[in-house]
Amino acid sequence: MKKPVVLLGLGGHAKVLIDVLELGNYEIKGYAAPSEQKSPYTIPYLGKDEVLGHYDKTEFMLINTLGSTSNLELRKQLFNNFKSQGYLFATLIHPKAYVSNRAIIGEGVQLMAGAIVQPFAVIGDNSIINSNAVVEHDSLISSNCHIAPGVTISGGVKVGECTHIGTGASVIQDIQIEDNVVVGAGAVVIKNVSKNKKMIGVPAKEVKK
Ligand SMILES: CC(=O)SCCNC(=O)CCNC(=O)[C@H](O)C(C)(C)COP(=O)(O)OP(=O)(O)OC[C@H]1O[C@@H](n2cnc3c(N)ncnc32)[C@H](O)[C@@H]1OP(=O)(O)O
Repeated sequence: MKKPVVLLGLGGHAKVLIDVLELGNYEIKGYAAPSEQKSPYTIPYLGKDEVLGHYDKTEFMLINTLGSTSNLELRKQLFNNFKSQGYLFATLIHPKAYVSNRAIIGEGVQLMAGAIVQPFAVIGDNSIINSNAVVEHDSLISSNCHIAPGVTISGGVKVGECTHIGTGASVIQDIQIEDNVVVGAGAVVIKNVSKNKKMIGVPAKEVKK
């Protein structure tokens, strides 16, 4: 039996996650957020994050619904904060994602429709592999990353923590991208990237943050 889930937030990324949850027949108990959200759903608002302390944490799993367009710090903080209190995050895989049996998928990872994760790839905790993104063989996506829709990560690539690879970007084989990097939408990364850089264009070049 799957445990029911509680959503942390109810923004745009939550909408896509709710589809995955419904396809997986999860019961959604409600959502926690700083305030009640206007939404097209009838999912109950439970209260601010602290309200979860009133429930037995072994009886449900959490879903981190914070997406990102570049900065992953909040998503990471939310995950680490609840993990340090002993909560479990559900790992969600859309039924139309493909994941090799030889890939390793961490806790709280979200693989959206059309995502492909090939053999010996590793996806770290709390990372998103968004719609139609490809992570090729032997690649590492570290924790708290967002691989946005339509991205191609070629074989043997290493991506550091808290890195955002923007919509439709490509990374050629065997590249190393360090922590806290932002790769702009549509960029093509052909050289290693050191930490905290923002890269745009074809081929990708650094722009100051
Ligand atoms: C389901 C979902 O929706 S998931 C969300 C997915 N979204 C993404 O992945 C978005 C990724 N983000 C981007 O591509 C952003 O444009 C960033 C992070 C690269 C830059 O954002 P900002 O720092 O706010 O830069 P800003 O918009 O001010 O642009 C600065 C300059 O860079 C240019 N620029 C910005 N993004 C890009 C890009 N992807 N490629 C080429 N040039 C770009 C701008 O045209 C501007 O040029 P100018 O100074 O000559 O006018």
